[in-house]
Amino acid sequence: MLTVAFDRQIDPVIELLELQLGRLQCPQQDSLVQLAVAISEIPALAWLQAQQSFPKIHWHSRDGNHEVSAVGSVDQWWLTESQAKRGNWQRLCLGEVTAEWRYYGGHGFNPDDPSVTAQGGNRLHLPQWEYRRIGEQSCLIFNLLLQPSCYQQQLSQAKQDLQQLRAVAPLPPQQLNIANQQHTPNFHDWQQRVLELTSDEQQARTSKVVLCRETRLDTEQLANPWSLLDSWQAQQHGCYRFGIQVDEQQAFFGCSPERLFLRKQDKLYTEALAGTCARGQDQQQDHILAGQLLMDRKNIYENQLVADDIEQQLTLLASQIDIEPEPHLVPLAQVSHLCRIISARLRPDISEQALLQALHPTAAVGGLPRQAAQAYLAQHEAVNRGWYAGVFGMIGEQRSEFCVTIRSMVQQGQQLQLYTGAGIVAGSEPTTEWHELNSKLKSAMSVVQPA
Ligand SMILES: C=C(O[C@@H]1C=C(C(=O)O)C=C[C@H]1O)C(=O)O
Ligand SMILES: [Mg+2]
Repeated sequence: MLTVAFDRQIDPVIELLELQLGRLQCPQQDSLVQLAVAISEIPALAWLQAQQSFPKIHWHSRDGNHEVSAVGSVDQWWLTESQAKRGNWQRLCLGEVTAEWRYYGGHGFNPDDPSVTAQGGNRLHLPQWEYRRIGEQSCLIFNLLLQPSCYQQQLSQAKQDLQQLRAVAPLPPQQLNIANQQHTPNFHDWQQRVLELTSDEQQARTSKVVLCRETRLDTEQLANPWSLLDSWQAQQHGCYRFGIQVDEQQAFFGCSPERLFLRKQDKLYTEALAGTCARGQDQQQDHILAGQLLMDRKNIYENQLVADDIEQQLTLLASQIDIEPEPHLVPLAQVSHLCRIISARLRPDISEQALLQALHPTAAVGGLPRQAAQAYLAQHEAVNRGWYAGVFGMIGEQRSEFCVTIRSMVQQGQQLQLYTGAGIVAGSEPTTEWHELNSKLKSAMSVVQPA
């Protein structure tokens, strides 16, 4: 099979796709037609930025093996809808490459938050264009949903759409001036909430509630989300990278360390990621802080509650659950976390929707007991979380994976909203938890305002 060089030269790729389309004959039934060309690896974010239509979606798995930039949406899968109808179309693969179908996207903390629906979320998109890299193999895919009754019209539209492909262009450099910065809640209100949550009375109702803070930045320039994400990923190793842009003004993106789940057939991989300390200024201090975190009762308890919650949620769905007995350390650029790997063997016929419903929101971003913690947040939290602490990822034929959308920001024109949260449990102190928010915020701030 031929791999086509693809960078600034795209005519050969368009010609190949046109040839493939030329082979199409009117199908007898609704069909998903896939044109695909094996191409050389390209800078996925720079390619995405250069394309003309929306939504634009980016997804990069934590292990670095799956990278995707996707443009347009030929089908949308609302996450409340049943999975059964997917794949009911006839599949026609006209290229030499056959790639599994995949839908990309996610939902907000509240899976039917209308503000997230307006920002392209609460559903997954089957993209029109997809650049997909798995390991060292890259391909460009063009998806087309065809109904026999509108065949001619759809075919000529597809021919036009093929001309929309753009070559890779350099990402615009970012230099943002921040005119204004504001935290909600402020420290005073945060302190009140933490004291209330750690009181005996409230502890009897909720042993853990994850509170969040929104940091609003007004910028003097319009930020480019893909340029920001590109510099963000360069310093966050071992993180997911995700983003969705619905027009020139609105985007949501981030670099998250946290997996909601990876599913391969009946194997499920998830984790309890909770408990945090800042990275040290030098190696020695870093070593001391890490050692303290691994022994710290409050942080171990914070992590334990998440592991217990996930185990309980999985009991009905899994025939076997394995949980790492002791948390291990996950060092990131600005903070370290405690993590326990959880794996499970799923019972037959468990859908991705069932997994999303069971696992989200884990006690790493919601609280425990889940309902009581969510009710507390709905009543008392000062900001609408929107996309923050929701899920983002993909569902494919063979594999599906979602991260938890922490370490993320929303762009609304010249305003950026950065979100950070911290788990409040017995033993939490307002000042320490506020400092934890500040440490977590450094991840996003380092790209908005590089040192
Ligand atoms: C809620 C966030 O992070 C979560 C809370 C943590 C904690 O409180 O220790 C650690 C990791 C995440 O599970 C966030 O980064 O916004
Ligand atoms: Mg914490």
